[in-house]
Amino acid sequence: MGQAIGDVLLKVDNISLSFGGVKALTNISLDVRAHEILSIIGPNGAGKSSMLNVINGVYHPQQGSITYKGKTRALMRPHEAARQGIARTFQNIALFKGMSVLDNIMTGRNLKMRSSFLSQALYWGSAQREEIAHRLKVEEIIDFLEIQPIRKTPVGRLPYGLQKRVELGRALAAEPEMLLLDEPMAGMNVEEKQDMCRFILDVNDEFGTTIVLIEHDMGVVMDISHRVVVLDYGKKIGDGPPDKVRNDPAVIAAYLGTTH
Ligand SMILES: Nc1ncnc2c1ncn2[C@@H]1O[C@H](COP(=O)(O)OP(=O)(O)OP(=O)(O)O)[C@@H](O)[C@H]1O
Repeated sequence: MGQAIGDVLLKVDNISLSFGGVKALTNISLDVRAHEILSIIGPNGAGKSSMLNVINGVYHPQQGSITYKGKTRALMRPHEAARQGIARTFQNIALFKGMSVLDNIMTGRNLKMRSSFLSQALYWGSAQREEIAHRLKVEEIIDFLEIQPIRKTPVGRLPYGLQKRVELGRALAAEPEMLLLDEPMAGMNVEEKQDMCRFILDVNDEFGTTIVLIEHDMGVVMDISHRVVVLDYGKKIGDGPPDKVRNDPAVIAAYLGTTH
């Protein structure tokens, strides 16, 4: 696999999160290293999505802290996470269905666009140059994801697997340092899963992007991850390379007790 694993990029320290009486996460600590592909697995309701939501500032834990690139914080808002280079896709596709593939991916450039309406009016030339640069970046992503033939198609008309690929494209448009993927393969057929795996590996390899993903397909997880963290009932019960986690009795027991 591509770029060498680097230093710790994200440090999660003793995070606890509850909703009323429900403890979604209890004392979770984990590290994510630069250029790593880390999978978070666990039975339904284990706290996987909550963990991603804490990392990108959607949920605010009652306890613990997050250190990203050396900066520790107890509280962060999603737009701050995005500004710091964390992009995310969702379990349910969150695209503008009536808009074209190209325009949807362009929305991922929002944070990178500096010129306001006023500066566009005053400095038309520079705003236009900026727009061209953004379009070039988006075209690069479209080439990378091999979706040139559908660039003008409204997203709502595409099969599910391609919509997921467009969603990945929009996240990539932000040129993130860290990418959070919430079940990127859910609902896909075998061929679509293979394609998505290849793109995830290529993103990691070619752009060096650090990837944290939640996935239920164990074959996929064991294939593409450098490391796997296992949650069960909001607690961390495993953390290590795929081979180690696969043979861990506590992990096996957690999975045998569920439908996964
Ligand atoms: N916004 C919320 N309000 C109340 N409870 C919540 C909320 N989000 C998550 N929970 C609860 O926290 C626990 C962990 O949920 P979470 O969605 O993080 O699990 P998960 O591992 O992602 O599950 P799945 O695999 O089913 O997506 C569950 O008991 C869930 O009901």
